[in-house]
Amino acid sequence: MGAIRFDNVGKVFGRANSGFAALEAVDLDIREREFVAIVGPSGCGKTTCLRMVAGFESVSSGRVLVNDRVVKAPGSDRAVVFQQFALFPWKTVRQNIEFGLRNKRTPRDERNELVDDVLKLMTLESHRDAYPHQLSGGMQQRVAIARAYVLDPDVLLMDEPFGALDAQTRVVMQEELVRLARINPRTVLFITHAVEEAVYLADRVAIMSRRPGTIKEVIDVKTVRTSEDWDGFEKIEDVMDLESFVHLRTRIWKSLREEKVAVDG
Ligand SMILES: Nc1ncnc2c1ncn2[C@@H]1O[C@H](COP(=O)(O)OP(=O)(O)OP(=O)(O)O)[C@@H](O)[C@H]1O
Repeated sequence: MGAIRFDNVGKVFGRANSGFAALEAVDLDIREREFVAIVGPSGCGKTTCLRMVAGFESVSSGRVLVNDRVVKAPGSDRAVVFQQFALFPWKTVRQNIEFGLRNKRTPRDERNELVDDVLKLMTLESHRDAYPHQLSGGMQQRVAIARAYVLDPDVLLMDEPFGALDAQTRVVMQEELVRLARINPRTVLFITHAVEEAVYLADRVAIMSRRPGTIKEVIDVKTVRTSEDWDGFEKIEDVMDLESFVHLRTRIWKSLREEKVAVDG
């Protein structure tokens, strides 16, 4: 479960005929349990795409489907992790993680078991009773990811989830996400500005063009990763100098650079 499809999607903000075209003819198919990262110049519409899948934003034309159903509103089959951690400050780590399960009316025993499992998976057990303000940024984002994971959504939507973290914490979280993706693969739509992060995490990287945004190119990372044998739990520093990694990174860079040149030049 969890396939996402953008079918000729357009978005105009403001009035239909005098508004501002943010997206045009966006086509993208994300398979079940596939991890797709979207990169693109600032303002090209990455977040808008993600918000459409989440059901927070309507489409102006075309369709967005999840599991072959047109998205009309938010739903428990999709969970979102934002750059800002958005935890409840008055709730402990455990209560924050438990919140969505309570909303879903999951019975207490099952809820406890699920929360215990995810606390362990995300190595948060020793912080279970802490409040968000007592945690570092990285730890808070780990709680936000745990909170999404515990709901076992078909689709995980991540909008620059590591954008607010310092460089070292960011690397730890990237490795953590690779570990989760290998142990318990989900369908993930991940937005980032960081090309290296996209190549390290994603099965495919979709490159968007500048405004009005469209999918310009999709790069298959997984085939390269599997054939070059870096599809396990490798640390980012162990892969980022490999020729195959550098090649993919450079290819994406060049494609993004063309977009920038198109804007500036
Ligand atoms: N609610 C809105 N009303 C009007 N314009 C909007 C609205 N939301 C987004 N936009 C505009 O649509 C364009 C795409 O925005 P979006 O946030 O999706 O881009 P992005 O690629 O995620 O940008 P960034 O990389 O800078 O976060 C931008 O020009 C933005 O200003």
